[in-house]
Amino acid sequence: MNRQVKNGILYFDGCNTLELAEKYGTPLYVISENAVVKKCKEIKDTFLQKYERTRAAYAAKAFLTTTMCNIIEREGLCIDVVSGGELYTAIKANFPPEKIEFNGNNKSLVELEMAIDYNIGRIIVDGLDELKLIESVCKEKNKKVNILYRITPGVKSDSHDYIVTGKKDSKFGIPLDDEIIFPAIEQAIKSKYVNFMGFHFHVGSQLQDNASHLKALETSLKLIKETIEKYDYITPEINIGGGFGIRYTESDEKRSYSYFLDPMMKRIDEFSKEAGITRPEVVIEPGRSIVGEAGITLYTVGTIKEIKGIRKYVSIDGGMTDNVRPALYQAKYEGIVANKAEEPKTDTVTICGKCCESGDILIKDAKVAPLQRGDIFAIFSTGAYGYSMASNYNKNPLPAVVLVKDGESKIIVKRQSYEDMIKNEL
Ligand SMILES: Cc1ncc(COP(=O)(O)O)c(C=O)c1O
Ligand SMILES: N[C@@H](CCCC[NH3+])C(=O)O
Repeated sequence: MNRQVKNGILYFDGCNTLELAEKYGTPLYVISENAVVKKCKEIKDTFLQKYERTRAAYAAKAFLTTTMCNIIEREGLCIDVVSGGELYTAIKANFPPEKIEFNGNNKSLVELEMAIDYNIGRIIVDGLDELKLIESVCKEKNKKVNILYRITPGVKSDSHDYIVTGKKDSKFGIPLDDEIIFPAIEQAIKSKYVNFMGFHFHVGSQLQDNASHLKALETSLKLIKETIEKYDYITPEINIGGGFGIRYTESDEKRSYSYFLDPMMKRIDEFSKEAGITRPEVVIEPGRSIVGEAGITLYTVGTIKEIKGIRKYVSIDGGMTDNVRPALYQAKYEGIVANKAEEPKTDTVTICGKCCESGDILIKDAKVAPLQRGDIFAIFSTGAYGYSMASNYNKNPLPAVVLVKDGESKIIVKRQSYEDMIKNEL
C-alpha cells in the first residue's frame, strides 16, 4: 500500500500530502508511479510471463496523459485508445503505433484515417458499417489493417447499469444473430484490405465476479469454432477486454488478475486442444485496475453546515467536476482528513462539492475526524475515471495532476487557468 501515516499526516508514495497541497494547490490529483508500476508488474508476473503469446493493452480512457503513456510503454504494455484525442496523445508520447489498439462504437472517418495513417496495430471494429469505412480508407491509401470484431456476447455483468457493456441491449459490439455476424465474418475474411484477427468482448467495468467474463468467453469460443467449420478460417487472436474491479472501500473485494484470467486461460487452452488448433494469442484491456488505486485526490475543506438532526455537509473545493462517478453511478468512496490522519473518526459528515447541483456529493455519511475550514481532505482510489472524466462545469478549472514516487513529486498536468477555459471562445 502506498499510503502511510507519519506524525498524524497522510503520506502517499513517500510524499507528505499537506506539502503537496501547499505546493501545488487543491483540488489536486496525485498519482503514485510505484503503484502503477506494481500493477503492471502483477500483470507481467501473473499473465504476460506466465502465458506465452499474450498482450495487455492499457485502456487509456481510465487515465491518459503523455507521461502515463511513457510509463505504460516502459512497463511493456500496449495501449487501447477510443478516440482521435486519445490516439493523438499516445502518438505525441511516441507510443509505438504497432502497440496501439483502437476501440469505440462510433469511430469517425477522420479518426479511422488517422489510425490507418499511423499504421496502428489493431482496429476493433464495433459495427458493420465500420468495416466498409475501413476498407474504403485502406483502398485509397493502399494499406491493409489488422482488425477484430467486438461482439455483443449477451451477458449481464454485476455492476452499475451504466458500466455494463456486454448485454444484448447495448450500443457496443456486433449482435450475434446468425444473419448479422456470419456475413460480417465472411466479408472480413475475404477482404483485401483487412487481416481478420478474431473476436473481442468487453463485458463491463468494476467487476468483482468472473462469471460474466467466463460466459462471454464461451460465446466467443463457440464463434471461433463456427468460423473454423463454416469458413475453414482460424482466428489467431482473442481479446477478452478489461473490467477487473478494484477496491474503493474496505468492503470491496480484493481480486487479483489471476482470479479473472487463470480460469479463462485454462478454458481457452482446453478449447484449443479439443479443436486441434494453436491457442490464439490472448489480449486483455485493463484500465481501472492499473491506475484506480494508484490515485488520490486532495481537497481543501471550506464551508461546513450542520442541519440539526439531519446531516452535516462539509464542502470541499472540488466535486463532480473532478470526480463525476458518485453523481453518475452512485459510486462509493472513502477518505481521510490528511492533517488529522491519526485522530479518532468521531464525526459523521457528507462530503459535498462546490457545484450548483444537489447531487454533487462525493461521500455520503463519511466517518471522519472532526473537520474545520482549511483542513485537507483526501479521497482514495480516484486514479481511474476521475481526471479523464473531469469537466469545466460552473467554469471550474481542471485540477493539476502530480506524479509522486519515493518521496519526490513532479507536476505532469498543469492546473487550468481561468484564461485557459475561455481561450477558444471567439
Ligand atoms: C472496450 C473496453 N476495453 C477496456 C475497458 C477498460 O475497462 P476497465 O477500466 O474497467 O478495466 C473498457 C471500459 O470499460 C472498454 O470499454
Ligand atoms: N467511466 C466508467 C468506466 C468506463 C466504462 C467504459 N466502458 C467508470 O467511471 O466507472
